[in-house]
Amino acid sequence: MYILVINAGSSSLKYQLFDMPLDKPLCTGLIERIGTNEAFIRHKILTVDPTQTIERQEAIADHSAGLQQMVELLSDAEIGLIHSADDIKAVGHRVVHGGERFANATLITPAVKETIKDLFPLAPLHNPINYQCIEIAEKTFPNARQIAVFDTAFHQTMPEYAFRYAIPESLYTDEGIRVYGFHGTSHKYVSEKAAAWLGKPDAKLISIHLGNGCSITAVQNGKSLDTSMGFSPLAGLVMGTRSGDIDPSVIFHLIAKGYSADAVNNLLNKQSGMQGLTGLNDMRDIRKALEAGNQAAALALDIYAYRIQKYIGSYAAVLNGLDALIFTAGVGENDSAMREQICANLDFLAVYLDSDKNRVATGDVREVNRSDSAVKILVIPTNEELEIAQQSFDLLETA
Ligand SMILES: Nc1ncnc2c1ncn2[C@@H]1O[C@H](COP(=O)(O)OP(=O)(O)O)[C@@H](O)[C@H]1O
Ligand SMILES: CC(=O)OP(=O)(O)O
Ligand SMILES: [Mg+2]
Repeated sequence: MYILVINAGSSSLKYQLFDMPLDKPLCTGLIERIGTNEAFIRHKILTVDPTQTIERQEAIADHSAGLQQMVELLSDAEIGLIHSADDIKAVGHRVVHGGERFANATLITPAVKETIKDLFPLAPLHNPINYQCIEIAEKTFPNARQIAVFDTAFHQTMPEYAFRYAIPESLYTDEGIRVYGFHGTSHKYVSEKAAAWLGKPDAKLISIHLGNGCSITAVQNGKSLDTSMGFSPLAGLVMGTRSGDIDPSVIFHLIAKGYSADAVNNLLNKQSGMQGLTGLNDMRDIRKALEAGNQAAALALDIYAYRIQKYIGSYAAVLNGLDALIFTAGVGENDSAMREQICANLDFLAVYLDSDKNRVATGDVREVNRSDSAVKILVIPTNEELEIAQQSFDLLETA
């Protein structure tokens, strides 16, 4: 059975076509830097030997234009993998915010779509795009089942003392104001890989997802205990364009200065984080700026790493111990210098990184700690698409 998975992040669109239940990827696609003139599409067909890759750089205005390119490549007369839209039996969608309603993969109905829409204000960089992808997929693959897998689902196991804010209870009961947490599909996938690698199902893990959005999660016994993003994906770590943690009074101060609520929202979601500190949001560009001697880039990287270290210390306390740190997603998997900087100041936990191992990229699970490190340091490529395909297939089998 062919299942297509669409993973729209804030700066990228990833997709994979799987033959299930074989877990066999037939093609993978990545579109990056959407909305810029340097947008880039890489479509890899895995069914031919050697793997055939189509790469091109062209302006891709938005996620909808990106999906259009995907559909053309998938159904191309020469290199396409499907003959008709009906070859695809299900489309699995990453949906970032599912509120408190969804702890599992869910068949998309008009009511589910309404809930996704109601949550637009809480995930403004994501849910509108996820919704748009669902509508395009419904039109393009009208006979396929559409399934949502929510970033929030994995974090539904958090204890109440971790997910509640210290504000009047009615704001939770009436308004749903609480910590939801995001990137759950990725944290689940890599923490399961880590537990298997360690041969320890009850491992105490800190999963560090560093993409354009960044979050960190404390995991024990395969369950999320706490996570850095909150009511929305704005809280926690410093991100590509998001501030992460900030004193809420800054918002009141700016509003008193004449900013509108919308302007502050836009400022904190789209013009802050690395973008606000350096004028650049892509870590590869920030690294280039650093090499060119840019002081703002150096300071921004220090702030980024320092925030992560603070959370590691805090989650080591939450877990009351630590078996492994996991680095994943675009920055976590590829930026060895950032891993080195983060691990440099964690001697008190006996976390010792091996600089040589850290520089070797394999594209697979790897251990980059020294042999005398009490804590394993694992680099684990995330695969949100495979996790979504598996959960979608399981749902269809049981539905
Ligand atoms: N080789 C690399 N070195 C440093 N950063 C990288 C590298 N490759 C990708 N990245 C960074 O990863 C980030 C995107 O990560 P990704 O997980 O794809 O994001 P998202 O899913 O949030 O769109 C970008 O900031 C990009 O610069
Ligand atoms: C939730 C979130 O921030 O996702 P992404 O990192 O893909 O933008
Ligand atoms: Mg992502």
